[in-house]
Amino acid sequence: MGSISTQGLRKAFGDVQALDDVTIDVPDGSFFVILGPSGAGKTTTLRAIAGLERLDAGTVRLDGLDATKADPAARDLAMVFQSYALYPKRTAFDNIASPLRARRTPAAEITRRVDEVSALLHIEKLMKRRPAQMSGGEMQRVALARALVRSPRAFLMDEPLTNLDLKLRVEMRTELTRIHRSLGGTFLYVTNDQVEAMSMADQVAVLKEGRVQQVGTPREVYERPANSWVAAFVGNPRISLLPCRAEGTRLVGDGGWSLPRPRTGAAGDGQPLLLGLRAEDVSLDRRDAAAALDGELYALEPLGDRTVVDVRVGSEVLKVKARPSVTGRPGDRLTVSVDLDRAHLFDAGTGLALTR
Ligand SMILES: Nc1ncnc2c1ncn2[C@@H]1O[C@H](COP(=O)(O)OP(=O)(O)OP(=O)(O)O)[C@@H](O)[C@H]1O
Repeated sequence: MGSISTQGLRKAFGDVQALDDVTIDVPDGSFFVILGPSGAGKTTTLRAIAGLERLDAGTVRLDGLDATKADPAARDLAMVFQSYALYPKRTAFDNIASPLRARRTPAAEITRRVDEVSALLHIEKLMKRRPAQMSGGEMQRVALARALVRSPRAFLMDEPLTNLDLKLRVEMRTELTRIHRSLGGTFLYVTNDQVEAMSMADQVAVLKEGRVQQVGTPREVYERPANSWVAAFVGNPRISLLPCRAEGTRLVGDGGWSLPRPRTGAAGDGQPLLLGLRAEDVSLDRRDAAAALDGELYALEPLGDRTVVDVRVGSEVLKVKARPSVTGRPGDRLTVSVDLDRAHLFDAGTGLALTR
């Protein structure tokens, strides 16, 4: 068993409110990701769950039992940090074996477990090497193996892939998902990288300034963001947010453009809104003239498999996903057709999504 839940966690450092009512439910066996920018309170949440941070308020429950005041060791959680924290003088084998030795596990059992976990992480060949004889990626794998060698209640991982180069990071994302499937434990994983969150998580909690903005599957968070901040934080290229207001059956942009009003929730006439359009929900192939915006080419960003075209519409820039072969010069007139069924509307004041 390995469920974790927090209720109303609060923690201030001087006048910085690091955690401001953090409530999350991590189901047993899930891969749960806390996603947020630097300073959002991700590490503090993890440390609070591990018992390394004294809270101002709130409760931590492990498998349903109140563990708020429990000793860190009694919580039976394994942590993996961004820095590998390996013993420099010990071999990979001894590093990985250390949590088992600390628990007086019999030698034969240690060998069996270390062999098993090193096979899982494909690091069998490193067993006799010390950290100074390994690359960063290898050290990170050894650090992961050291956490995974035990069968704790849950694994807490604090941006473990941050120090790896891009290629290794991409590889390790797939590896971690595979390891999670084959081990079947609870993974609570912290990152500021939305691609990591989207590609690995069963569920994501999006955190900003110590507050949970939204919890959901990666798909829910991407397709139905709770507010304009989440919409902008998740997704690459970034969603375009165009200031506008509702006027009768139409949306009228601050820059003078106008579109039919999407079938979204109640917005009063004149209410300041943000129209959120993802790059894949707008197109340069004119399909529906009723929902089209006129603009001019501002910049092209070729990305190999596609090109992102920045189109200036009034005073805003709209990002449009286009074919890789698209060409043009700044200033060229363009018409962007909009898939209104996929458009997002937010209250410009509160940022909250107007639900469909
Ligand atoms: N020991 C501390 N003393 C003072 N302020 C702290 C301490 N630990 C964290 N903070 C502050 O609390 C806030 C949340 O920090 P935290 O490390 O939890 O953020 P984070 O989301 O993990 O960020 P990062 O992605 O940069 O690691 C930040 O403003 C940080 O400066």
